[in-house]
Amino acid sequence: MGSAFDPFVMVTEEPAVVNSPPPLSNLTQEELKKIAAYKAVEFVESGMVIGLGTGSTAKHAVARISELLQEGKLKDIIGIPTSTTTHEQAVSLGIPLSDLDSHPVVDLSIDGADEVDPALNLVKGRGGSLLREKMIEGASKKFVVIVDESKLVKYIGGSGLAVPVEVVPFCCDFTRGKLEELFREAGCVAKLRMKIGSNGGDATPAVTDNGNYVVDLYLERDIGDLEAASEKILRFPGVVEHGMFLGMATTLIVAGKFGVTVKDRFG
Ligand SMILES: O=C[C@H](O)[C@H](O)[C@H](O)COP(=O)(O)O
Repeated sequence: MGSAFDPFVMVTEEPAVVNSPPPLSNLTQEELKKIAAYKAVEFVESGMVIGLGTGSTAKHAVARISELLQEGKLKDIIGIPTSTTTHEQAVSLGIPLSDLDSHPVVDLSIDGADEVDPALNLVKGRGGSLLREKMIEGASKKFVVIVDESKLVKYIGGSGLAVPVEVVPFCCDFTRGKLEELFREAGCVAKLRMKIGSNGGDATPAVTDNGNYVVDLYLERDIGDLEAASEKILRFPGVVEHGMFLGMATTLIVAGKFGVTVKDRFG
């Protein structure tokens, strides 16, 4: 990390002098993720129940919440982790934890995303977590999404990377085929996500926190009506949940070379 890095830096407009380099242009993607995460934690208040997201961006928010608790700047926070990985991180940092059974209403969730479209629809789950995230973020009064600018897309699937779907292991190739067929017009290729075997062993299906598998949909073209696509995916009995988070994000924080922007879906 460069010495000039300040995670609190806030620049919301392009520089006045056109020939100057953008203010955050020297920062790495990791530093941009941290800036977005720190900005999101400014929404956290003492006494809140907080959904703790998963991934390389959300981990910075979890660490920052812990720091503020230790400094006494936040008090009485209860974290609801969205994955076993985040659970482990939060436990190691001493953040008090609970779950949706005990705290069915979450004040605020903070999480990263793999893609964000202009309407603040998301793709999530490329890191293997999506079901617990969707349950917890869906139960949240406010859901702040934190990304670096590389995650912005014109349409869902537009990065050319996976739109994940969590499926039950039983006859997963049948379900994979059905999903591929569903989006054939969009040039869909559906692949069962595999995990490289340790010590050179054979690859095996990647298993989620919930004991399920993941089918990744690769789309050549825009699938159009996302709500209709969501309904069709969920209609297959072998599908547990998909990684399109539609209409759920209330706030988007993007860190990019020109600074940090905060976009509110309702404002
Ligand atoms: O499965 C992973 C989660 O949905 C993550 O929130 C998402 O993949 C974004 O992760 P990252 O911040 O590491 O890009």
